[in-house]
Amino acid sequence: MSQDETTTDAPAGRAPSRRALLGWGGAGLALGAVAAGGTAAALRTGSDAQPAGADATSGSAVPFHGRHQAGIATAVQDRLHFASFDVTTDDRDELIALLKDWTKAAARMTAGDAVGGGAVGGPAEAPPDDTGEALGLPPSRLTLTFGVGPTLFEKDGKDRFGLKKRRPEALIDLPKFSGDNLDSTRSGGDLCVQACADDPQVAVHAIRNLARIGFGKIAIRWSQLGFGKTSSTTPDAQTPRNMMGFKDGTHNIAGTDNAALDQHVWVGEKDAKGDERWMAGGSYLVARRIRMHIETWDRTSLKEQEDVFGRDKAEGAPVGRKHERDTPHLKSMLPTAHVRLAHPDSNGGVRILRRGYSFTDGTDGLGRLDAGLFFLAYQRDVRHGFVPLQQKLAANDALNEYIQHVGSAVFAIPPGVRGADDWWGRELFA
Ligand SMILES: C=CC1=C(C)c2cc3[nH]c(cc4nc(cc5[nH]c(cc1n2)c(C)c5CCC(=O)O)C(CCC(=O)O)=C4C)c(C)c3C=C
Ligand SMILES: [Fe+2]
Repeated sequence: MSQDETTTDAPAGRAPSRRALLGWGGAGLALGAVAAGGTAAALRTGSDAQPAGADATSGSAVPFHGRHQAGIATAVQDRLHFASFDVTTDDRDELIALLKDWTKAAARMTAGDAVGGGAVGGPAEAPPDDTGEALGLPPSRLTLTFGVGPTLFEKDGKDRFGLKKRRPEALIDLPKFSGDNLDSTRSGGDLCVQACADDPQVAVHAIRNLARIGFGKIAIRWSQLGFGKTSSTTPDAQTPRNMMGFKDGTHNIAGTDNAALDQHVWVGEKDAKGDERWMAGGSYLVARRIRMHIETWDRTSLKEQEDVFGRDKAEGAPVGRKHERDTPHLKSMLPTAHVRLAHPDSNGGVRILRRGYSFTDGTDGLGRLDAGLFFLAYQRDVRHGFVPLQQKLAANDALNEYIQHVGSAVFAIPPGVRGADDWWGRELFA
């Protein structure tokens, strides 16, 4: 498939787009989103223009272009398909062409349109540009968030794409933490795409089509499906529960809290100097596949479960308090309680934006669920965010008896795509 075939808009009379197939039904959904209170968000154009607090109707589209990539501060969608890719080509120009093609396809899919010339209506002799399983589905708040891993800059001592000097200092190789049992086939990666949507079919379709566009240049290294978001960037909405039955995401950074986002999540102009300038407005992502020993947890008393977190199971209130959002009194919790250890007051003010999902990937052959938390955390600098937090949790957390980290990756997340001529990673390759 040539670049033109994969990226150009459908010519008149060719394939109908997903939006066109939705017809007036789709228009009705969009209007519904506006009428339901999303007016301001719908009229703005940046990806950070639909903050987490904005009304987020599940069928609507999240703007793709903006200063920051969507899918970070954006209100958390219900489903995830996360993919990590190995770059298989050695050719820098081929990689750049792929990123341009990806960006065009991502802009279309997040708007609810089919890739390239669409899934139907094209020449009968050629495979269609789009695989088709999202035809007729609304945009479903699809966001596609793109990142680059440490091995894109240097692998086995080789500066593969002339990017070595551009590697940000904050993009470290994560240290080994106590208790880690990492599977290399579920870890690392040169590139990543986080697809979040309210419909799993829309998220899966997006990753599948990006992988297809990249055939011969990239290969999926590992991927993770997620359901049941385990964090919230919308404090006004009901906090979701994780697979352990506890409310998860109560004290997270809200997508509307610009001061906290600037302080803890976005890479600032001052952070990104010289060869790192391309990261201004971006962020750093740590992904950890954390398996839960669900069967052991399910045999643990309610008292012990609550002690492990330092919050009660029903309301999510901190120990000794009544309501979920009451200020915790950390000293009332056990010294090993997860919340006491992870709270900013125990860590010199460190905060991260959590955006993880539950997973259940069948059973492990020993009759145990392969289930847990696919932990995703965004931060301004991994060295001052995830690393010190995880060092402390790995050493002291009572939760460790019930979990094990089995996959790990870290990615630099470039700033947002500014407009139709911009593309994922443009400033990195400039
Ligand atoms: C290194 C960072 C963290 C890892 C890894 C982690 C794993 C993990 N967490 C839960 C469940 C909960 N976590 C909660 C709070 C919480 N967790 C972290 C960090 C990590 N968690 C932070 C920074 C916080 C916020 C602490 C605070 O400021 O109060 C909670 C309580 C509710 C909430 O605020 O979200 C739960 C529940 C699991 C199950 C897990 C690994 C599987
Ligand atoms: Fe946690």
